[in-house]
Amino acid sequence: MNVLVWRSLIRYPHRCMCTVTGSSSQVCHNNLYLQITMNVLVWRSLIRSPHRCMCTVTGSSSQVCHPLNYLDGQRVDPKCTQTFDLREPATGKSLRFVASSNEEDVDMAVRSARREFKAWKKFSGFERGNVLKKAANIIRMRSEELARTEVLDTGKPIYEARMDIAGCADTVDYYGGMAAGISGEFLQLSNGNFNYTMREPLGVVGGIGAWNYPFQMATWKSSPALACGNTFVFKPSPFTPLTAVMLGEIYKEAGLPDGCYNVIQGEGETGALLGNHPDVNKMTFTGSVPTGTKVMEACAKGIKHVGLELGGKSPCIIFNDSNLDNAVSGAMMANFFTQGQVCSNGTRVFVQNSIMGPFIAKIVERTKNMKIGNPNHEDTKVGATISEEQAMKVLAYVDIAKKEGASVLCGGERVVPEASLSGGYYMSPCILVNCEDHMTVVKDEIFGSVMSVLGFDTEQEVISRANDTEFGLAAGVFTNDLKRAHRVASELEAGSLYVNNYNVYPVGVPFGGYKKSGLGRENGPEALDLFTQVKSVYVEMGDVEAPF
Ligand SMILES: NC(=O)C1=CN([C@@H]2O[C@H](COP(=O)(O)OP(=O)(O)OC[C@H]3O[C@@H](n4cnc5c(N)ncnc54)[C@H](O)[C@@H]3O)[C@@H](O)[C@H]2O)C=CC1
Repeated sequence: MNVLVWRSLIRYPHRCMCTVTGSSSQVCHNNLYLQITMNVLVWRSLIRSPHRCMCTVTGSSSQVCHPLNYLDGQRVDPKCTQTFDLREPATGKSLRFVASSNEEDVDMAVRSARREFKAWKKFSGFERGNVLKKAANIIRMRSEELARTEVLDTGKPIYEARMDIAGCADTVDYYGGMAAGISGEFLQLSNGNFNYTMREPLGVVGGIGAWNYPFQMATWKSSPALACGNTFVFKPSPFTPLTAVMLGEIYKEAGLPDGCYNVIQGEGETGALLGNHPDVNKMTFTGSVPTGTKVMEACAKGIKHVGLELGGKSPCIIFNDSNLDNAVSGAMMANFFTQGQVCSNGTRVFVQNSIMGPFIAKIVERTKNMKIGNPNHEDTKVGATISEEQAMKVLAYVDIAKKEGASVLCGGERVVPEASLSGGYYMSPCILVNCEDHMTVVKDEIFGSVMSVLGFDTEQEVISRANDTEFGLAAGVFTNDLKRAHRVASELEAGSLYVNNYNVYPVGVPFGGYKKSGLGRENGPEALDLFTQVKSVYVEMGDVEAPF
C-alpha cells in the first residue's frame, strides 16, 4: 500500500516529513492525525516549523508518526518549541526532530502523577501486581516490534534487542509477582501494647535513563516503583526516546490508570527540571558520574530519596586454572555487547601471565570473526555506535592508548559494513595489549568496544590492582578453584560479581554499584525497599502514664 498523507501545517508548530517503509513504527508521531500502513510518504511543509522530522524507516509495522510525550494515558506533543535531532545510529540519518519538554511540560507530568498517586496507592499489592503481570504478557506479545524499535533507536543488533525485551518482560512479571507480598511487620510489646509497620510508597518517582538499554531502564525503574504504589515520570535519553512511550501504552492496555506512568522527552535541561521539581519524592537515575552528581545535588536540596546507576571500569580476572574457552567467551561478553556501551563491562581484562599467549591467540581470532553489519540482520554481532560523537570519542581513546604505549591486536577502526550504512557509526571491536594500570585507557570509562588486556602473576597482586579504581560496578573471576573463586569474589569491591561468567542479569539478581558507580539496587527484591518508606504505628492498649 502506498498512502500519501498531506496536510498544510501553516498553523501547526509540529511538522514532519518522513518516508516510512518498514518494520518499525515508533519514529515520527504527531497528535493531529496519521494514516500509515506500509510504504508511506508523509509530507509536511517545513517552512515555519520548529519541529521537523525527516525519516526513512524500513520495516513492516504501522505506527510511525506520534507524539513522544506521554501524559495522562495519551501521547501528547509538549508545549515547548525547542527541539533536538533524533538520528538513527545504523544510518546516521535524521529520523525526526523531537520537542524538548520545558518547565510547564514537566510540571504537567508531575501533577498528573501526583493526582493519580492518591488512587493508585490505595490499590492492594495484589491488584497492582495483576496490572504488571498483564503488562509483562503484552510486552511478550509485542516483543518483535519493541525489539525492532530498540534497534532503530540504539543501533544494537537485533539478537541483542530481543534478549533485552525478553528480560524486560520478566522484570515486569517479577515485580508483578512480588507486589502482593509487600507488607510491614508486627512487634508485640509489654502489657498488650504493640507496634506494627507499614511499607508505604514514596509518592511521585522521577526516572532518568541513558541510551544503551532504553526499554530496560524504563521497565527496571518503573515496574518496582509502580508495584510499591508510587506513580512515575520518566525522561528517556534524547538519543533513544521511542520505546519508553510504547511502555506507557502497554501499561494502559494492562489496566494501569492514566497518569500513573508519564513520559517527558528532553535533554539535560528537562532532566534537571524533573530532578528539581518540588513535588517529586524520589529520583532514580542511570547515566554518567558527572550527571549523577548533579541529580544527587538536586535531591539533596529537596531532601529526596535518590537511586543512582552510574559508570564503571570493571575488572575481569582470568586465572591460569580456568577453562580457557569459557574465559575467552566471558571476556568477550564482558566487552562486546551493545558495541561496548555497557556500564558493567569488564574492560580491564587481567590475565595470569602463564596463559597470556594462548588467551590472546584465541580471543583475537574470535573477535575478528564477529560480524559487523546492519543491526537488523540476524547474523550481525556488532551494530552501530550510538552517535558520531561517541564513535569519535572511542576512536580517540584508541589513539591515546597507542601514544601511551599500548599495542592494537585487532580492531579500533571505523568500518563501513555496506554502502547504505556509510552514514552510520560502526567500529571494529578492539583488543589492546601491553597495557599498564596508569594508562588513560585503563583508567577511564570509554563506553565502547575497547578491551585492555593486562598481565598479572599473583592473586593478591591482581586483587589490589582490580580494586584500584574509583568505580565499583561489577567484576568477574574465572577459575576452577572453588575456594579461590569465593575468596577473590569477597575481596573485590564491586556490587555485581560474576564467577565463571560475565554480564548475565537473570531477573531477581540485584544490580548496582559500590563506590562512584552508584547508590541503591535494581532488578532484585532490594528495589522494593528503595521505593517504599516505613511507617511505624505504636498502639497503646492501657492508660497513659504521664510523668507530669
Ligand atoms: N550503572 C548502570 O546501570 C548504567 C550506567 N550507565 C552509564 O551511563 C553513561 C552513558 O550514558 P549517557 O546517556 O551518556 O549519560 P549522561 O549522564 O550523559 O546522561 C544520562 C541522562 O541524564 C540526562 N541529563 C543530562 N544532564 C542532566 C542534568 N543536569 N540533570 C538531570 N538529567 C540530566 C540525559 O539527558 C540522559 O537522559 C555511562 O557512564 C554509563 O556507564 C549506563 C547504563 C547503565
